[in-house]
Amino acid sequence: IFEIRSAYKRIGHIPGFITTFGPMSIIGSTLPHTWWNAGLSFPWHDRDVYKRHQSEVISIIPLLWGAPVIYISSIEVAKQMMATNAAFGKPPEASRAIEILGPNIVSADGETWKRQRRIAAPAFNQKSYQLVWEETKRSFLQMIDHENWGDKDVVTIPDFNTYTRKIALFVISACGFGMPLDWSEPAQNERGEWSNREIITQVSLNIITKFIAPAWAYKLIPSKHLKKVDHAYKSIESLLNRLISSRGDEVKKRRAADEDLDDTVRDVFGRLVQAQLQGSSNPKMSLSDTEIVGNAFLMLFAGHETTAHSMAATLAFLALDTNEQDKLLAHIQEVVPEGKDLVFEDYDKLEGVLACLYEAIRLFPAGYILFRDAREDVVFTFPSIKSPGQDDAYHIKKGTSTIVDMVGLCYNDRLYPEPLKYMPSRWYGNTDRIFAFSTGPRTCLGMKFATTEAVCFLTHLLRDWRVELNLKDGETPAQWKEKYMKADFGITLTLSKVPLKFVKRK
Ligand code: HEM
Repeated sequence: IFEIRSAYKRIGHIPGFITTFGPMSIIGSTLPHTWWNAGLSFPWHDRDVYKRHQSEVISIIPLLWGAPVIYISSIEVAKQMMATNAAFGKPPEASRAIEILGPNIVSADGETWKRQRRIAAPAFNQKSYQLVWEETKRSFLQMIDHENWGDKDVVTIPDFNTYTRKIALFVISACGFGMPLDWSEPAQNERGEWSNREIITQVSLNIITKFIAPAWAYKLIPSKHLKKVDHAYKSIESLLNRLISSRGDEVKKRRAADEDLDDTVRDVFGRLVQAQLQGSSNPKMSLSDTEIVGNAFLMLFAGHETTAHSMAATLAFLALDTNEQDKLLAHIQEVVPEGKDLVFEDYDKLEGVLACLYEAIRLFPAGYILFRDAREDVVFTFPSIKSPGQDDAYHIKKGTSTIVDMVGLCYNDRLYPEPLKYMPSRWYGNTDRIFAFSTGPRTCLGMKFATTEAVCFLTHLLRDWRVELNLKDGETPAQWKEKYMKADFGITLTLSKVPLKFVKRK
């Protein structure tokens, strides 16, 4: 009781609840959400948690393990935290899961972050988005060709995530790393060696195991799964090192030929390698060996998992809501009438496709928690639930752990009326106001990369194919929705399986 009282005092008596393990602690986050353990997914399962405590900012006090933490679903507070010069920083322990292969732009803070962002940001520009568009189109056509969709009127897929993952991986591999992949390449060759695609797929599927399992477990526990994970991570390290050395040779050659590298090296990976080679000659623009591997891994992971699941979620919602799909088709046909080729310049006109994507990302926000620690005493001011029309103000002490809860925020009915409803129209004329990619100076660097890829893929697919639910015998759409539209909480928030059917349009 003493512990709880002092925790409440430290946290400024912010309303909230007590649980056994902190939602972010290893035990609390691994165990499922139950009445005695909040778990990572409590905002998903307990949608009324903020209303019940009459506050868009709540506290969680763990009884047995973990530190007290403040969860935030208020857009005003989230913006205050993410603003320039905000008094909040990233806690190093929170980013460990994505630092498996080394420190990177997402995990870094302060001057280290500024340096890394300065190096990587110029790689995200109109030219690279055009490349993303072209690569997405190439991958889409490869999918249609190699999976023989052209010969079929109906294509049934048990889990469309496997397809969107492949598309997203192809795009990041070609546009981020200058390493185009081939759809028909098998996962393993005749000698049993994994293809690059298989290595990256296994790495991203097993990131949680890699984070949780200690190094000794791989040597002492005779588990096939651990062996596979170990092999995947050793292979990715060696793949990245090989890539670094081959791109390094290329950059050196260009330097020797006196080429202006700032202008010619435009892909993310090329820029990272160039910064590594710069070494100490320009400390403001250089990266260490571990930073380059860490960032390369981060780009592969962030640039592929998030976008893949968002595209699959959009298709799932459109399969569930045939009216929305019909409206979207009419919009696509208006922008790109039959016979007209779809080109990058159409992106800005395809607002309706972007709105469908944004609404799916709102309902399944891939980046679902933003960790920040208060670096000084601050005051949070936000509209009160208890006294409508007035503000609540909480004093937050330096050192307090806070989390912007993207699920809480994206399902906040003050911002999004009827929050459970898939309603793309809320984004019409409003597409610059999405928060699911964060905001402020640390906003997602790959946002336009992701939206260009998704708009290109979804438009090409939906123009020619009608998406429907892949129902089992006797299964109703409501049962399908109940079974599959559930979130998995890992490093990112995803849908575990998306069984879909595609019917060729006449
Ligand atoms: C639907 C797709 C995506 C979503 C929803 C998403 C979401 C987010 C969010 C919420 C953050 C902020 C994390 C934080 O502050 O803790 C973030 C940061 C970041 N994202 Fe994305 N992302 C997506 C796609 C991508 C892609 C395709 C790339 C790269 C090709 C990328 C690269 C990054 C990077 C480098 C950061 C760190 C920015 C910084 O701290 O300066 N993301 N993303």
